[in-house]
Amino acid sequence: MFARTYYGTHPDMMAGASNADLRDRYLIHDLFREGACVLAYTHADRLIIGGVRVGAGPVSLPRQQEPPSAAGRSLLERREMGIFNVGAVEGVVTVDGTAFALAPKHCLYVGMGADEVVFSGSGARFYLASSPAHRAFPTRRIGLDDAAILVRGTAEEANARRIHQMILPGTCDSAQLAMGLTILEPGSVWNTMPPHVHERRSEIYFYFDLPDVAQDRVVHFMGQGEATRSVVLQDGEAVISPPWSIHMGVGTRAYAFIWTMAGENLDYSDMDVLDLCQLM
Ligand SMILES: O=C[C@H](O)[C@@H](O)CC(=O)C(=O)O
Repeated sequence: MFARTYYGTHPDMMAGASNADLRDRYLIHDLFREGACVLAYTHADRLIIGGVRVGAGPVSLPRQQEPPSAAGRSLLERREMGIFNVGAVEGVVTVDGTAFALAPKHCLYVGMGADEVVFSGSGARFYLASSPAHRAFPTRRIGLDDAAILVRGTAEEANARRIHQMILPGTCDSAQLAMGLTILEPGSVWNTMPPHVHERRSEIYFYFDLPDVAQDRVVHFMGQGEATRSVVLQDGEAVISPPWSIHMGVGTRAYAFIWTMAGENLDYSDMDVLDLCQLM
């Protein structure tokens, strides 16, 4: 059912970890296979991350397979999900018979208890993130225009960007899932500068919209502030940030990324910002 399971890690495990170890533990790749819904399971606040590339026909969200008591039931029986159109063409997500057309970069929140989720639209690409939920909130579409927007950074610092808060209190209610989309201005390349940690939530960054998918890269920084490490990502890849890890990146050119958080609270401002002089 899951292409990969990612286990939790201790900060001490960063010491001596090779780049291959870091990629194995934190990098989520190969999410987009034509006609398939690829899912990865992480023990980071039990987030499920997925990708869908629609081919000739519609693609369904898989149903639970384990344990036997849950087999055949909806994956969202006790979960909620955010779905973003991360492709270039409009796509459609149908939830229990209701079709939601999603333009590129628009999002759908799917509440706990939804039974059938079907993706359609030839060539459409969707990014999915799901966390456990304790309560059903209404399924709804959130356009980029519906988001609360934080304008951050400057061109001089090469980090001018717009943070679109899409699944967060005030824009869309959820049980614990928080998601948004940050778009860098042309010429700006640094995100989440200065970086922060939030002990009470895990976070996953998914990078996309790199201008040249063959050549452009994002160098993503992780680890504790005093012992930073880096992972190089391509377009369409995601990286897990444990609650003890910073998460910031620099691209070879401007790009966009989707941030997903889950954990103890939905307070976006619950973060400890590091001074750049603390980074080592
Ligand atoms: O916890 C918040 C997340 O890391 C992002 O919203 C930060 C971000 O998009 C940015 O500053 O560029």
